[in-house]
Amino acid sequence: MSFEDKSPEKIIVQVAIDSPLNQLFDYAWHEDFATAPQKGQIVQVSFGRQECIGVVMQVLDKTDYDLEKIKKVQAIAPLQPISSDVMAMAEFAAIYYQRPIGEVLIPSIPKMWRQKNKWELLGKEKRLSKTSAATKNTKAQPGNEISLNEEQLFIVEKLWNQSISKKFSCNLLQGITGSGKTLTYLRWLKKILDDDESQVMIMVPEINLTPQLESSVEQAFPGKKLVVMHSGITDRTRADNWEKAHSGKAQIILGTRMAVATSAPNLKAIVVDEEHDLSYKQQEGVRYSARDLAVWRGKKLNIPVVLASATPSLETWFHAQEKRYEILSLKERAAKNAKPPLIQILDLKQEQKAGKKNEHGISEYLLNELQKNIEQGRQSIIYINRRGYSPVLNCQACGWLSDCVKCSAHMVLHKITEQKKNLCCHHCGVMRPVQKVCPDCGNTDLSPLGKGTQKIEEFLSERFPKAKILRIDADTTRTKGSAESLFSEIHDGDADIIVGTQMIAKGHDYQSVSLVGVIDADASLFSQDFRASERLFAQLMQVAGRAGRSEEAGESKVIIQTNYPEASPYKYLRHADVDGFLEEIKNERQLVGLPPFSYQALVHGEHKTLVQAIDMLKDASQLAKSDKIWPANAMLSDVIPRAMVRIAGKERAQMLVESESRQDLQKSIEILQHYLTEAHTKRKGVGWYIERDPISI
Ligand SMILES: Nc1ncnc2c1ncn2[C@@H]1O[C@H](COP(=O)(O)OP(=O)(O)OP(=O)(O)O)[C@@H](O)[C@H]1O
Ligand SMILES: [Zn+2]
Repeated sequence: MSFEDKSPEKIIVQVAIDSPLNQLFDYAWHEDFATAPQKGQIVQVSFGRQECIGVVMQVLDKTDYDLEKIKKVQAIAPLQPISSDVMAMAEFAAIYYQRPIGEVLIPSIPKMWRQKNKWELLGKEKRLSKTSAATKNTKAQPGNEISLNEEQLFIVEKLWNQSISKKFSCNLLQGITGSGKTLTYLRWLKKILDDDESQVMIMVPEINLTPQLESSVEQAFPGKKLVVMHSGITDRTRADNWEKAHSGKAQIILGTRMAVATSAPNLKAIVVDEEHDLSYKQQEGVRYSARDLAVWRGKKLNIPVVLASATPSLETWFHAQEKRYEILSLKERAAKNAKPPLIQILDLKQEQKAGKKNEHGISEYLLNELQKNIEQGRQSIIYINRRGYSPVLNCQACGWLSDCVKCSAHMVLHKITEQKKNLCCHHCGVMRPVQKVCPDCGNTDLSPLGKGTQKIEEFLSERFPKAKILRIDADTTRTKGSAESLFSEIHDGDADIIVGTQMIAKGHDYQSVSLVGVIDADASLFSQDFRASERLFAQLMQVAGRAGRSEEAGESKVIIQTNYPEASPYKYLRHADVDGFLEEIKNERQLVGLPPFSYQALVHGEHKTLVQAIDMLKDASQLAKSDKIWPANAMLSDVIPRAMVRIAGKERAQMLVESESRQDLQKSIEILQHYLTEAHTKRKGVGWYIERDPISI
């Protein structure tokens, strides 16, 4: 059908709109438009009493609705249609994650492109302010030409051959910490970008925490245009950056999970760095895994995809073992004379028996090692994955605990100034000043139980008064630029001891850290979640990997304190044996049929009262299971309260759907979706959603 020989009023477009209704909406193409409609075009339409933007999904020449009454498309955005691979990916994700296509597609378009009154403004070139970090013309730093080692060269060659063959392949780039994975993939991408038309995408977990990476990416591609896509940039910058990727003007797209849906017409490679990182999973709205979608997109485009990690997720590692992914390994530290640390598992029970002291949970041995390291002018890390001063406040007289009224959690004690302390709930964000007396018994002797980063920082400052101590956690990095400046202090050598949460572990290339102490990791050994030990192992391997990364760091040591030295994550950590650990948990999961040997989805329900939430899921569950087409292969668990029942005043229930067959799981969640919608009409106040491939149960 060509635009010229058809009366324009008869052209109907089906448009996706960001609405909970799971359908497309018909509109007539306006006779005044100079061009014919195309799939992927962003348009303005009126919807109910509002005007909003939508994306053209289909062009038809008829509609089931009354042609006279059908509304016309009001305007077309001054943009090319969204690239066809992104359109296909959105359609796939809508089915896979069971969400309306509009809810998947529209939020992936930057906010300002979703506002018609901004289109004209966006078309104009913006005067660049120094800090706007929009498109950058990257420039090389003199003297930063490092020669790759043999392992790295071999991998670049292999990846380049994949690029030439123009076929899809998924690679697991599994290199020990500090083995130079980044430089390896950057060199491969550089070869691809010799062709000026080509575009590449690099995804990282949290860009604000890795300003270092942004600059090394910039320096790696002199003269190329780089755009960043993450939540820390302004709406305007995001809209401009997206447009530059979408129009092909930018060659490098560097971003967090949201980058995966960036339209890019000439995409030739995708890298997902630290692929095991949980932040690739979106935890609200469409609960997608950006890593999984990246692989899907690579397959659709017939291009190579690289998933890089020192501690791959079991899923990815298993695909590689089964030869569905190619394994590319780096076994040596890359920097000259850099040696991996000696890892010691320190048995606290033995220490106690031997009469060794322990202050605020830090063993005498670790304190002595800290002392020595400071004397040698080297940096140390103390890792404790809990922020705040103390996880809970307690009344010694009656046992009262500082619980949040809206959540099933304790309120955490935070030190605001020397005199002032607050209680804060890390789940709902409620904050209040600490009370002077126990609300239950009036006792004035309230004391903090346990320790967080603030308390450890306080103790270490007293213990090592001359040492410069930095704390890095969500509290000290909240304001813009603060993470960046804290990390530069470390890199400039302005810190002796760094106290921090998992934030300090992520991919940082510290040059002179030679001691890492882990002081309170045991708690997650007892989690109900079957992925807890995998997560703990990865976290500790990653934080251990920050030591001994250069010649400057010298001989380095990691000390992990525990009461359970025989627990399996510690057993394998001792020898930094990633494959051994993954092999063991693979066998465990195979035995009981957990992922990756089965596929899962969680159905969540939430309401002011738990009973309502449970009943609604039960209703849907019964109807679904008794449906003739329910797959025999799909198991639906009982409805149970979530491990953390209350958050922000809502009580939460869940049921798990599981199947060995991906198709059967898909079928069962489609059936559930149907009956949940039905059950919801009876219990309107209950919120519910289906989460595919949940990362915590
Ligand atoms: N061929 C090389 N020669 C010398 N130094 C190198 C080489 N390749 C990489 N390096 C350096 O080694 C250090 C570690 O590299 P990089 O940060 O890429 O490691 P990584 O594998 O990503 O580690 P991690 O998984 O711990 O984040 C960097 O300082 C990098 O500049
Ligand atoms: Zn709360």
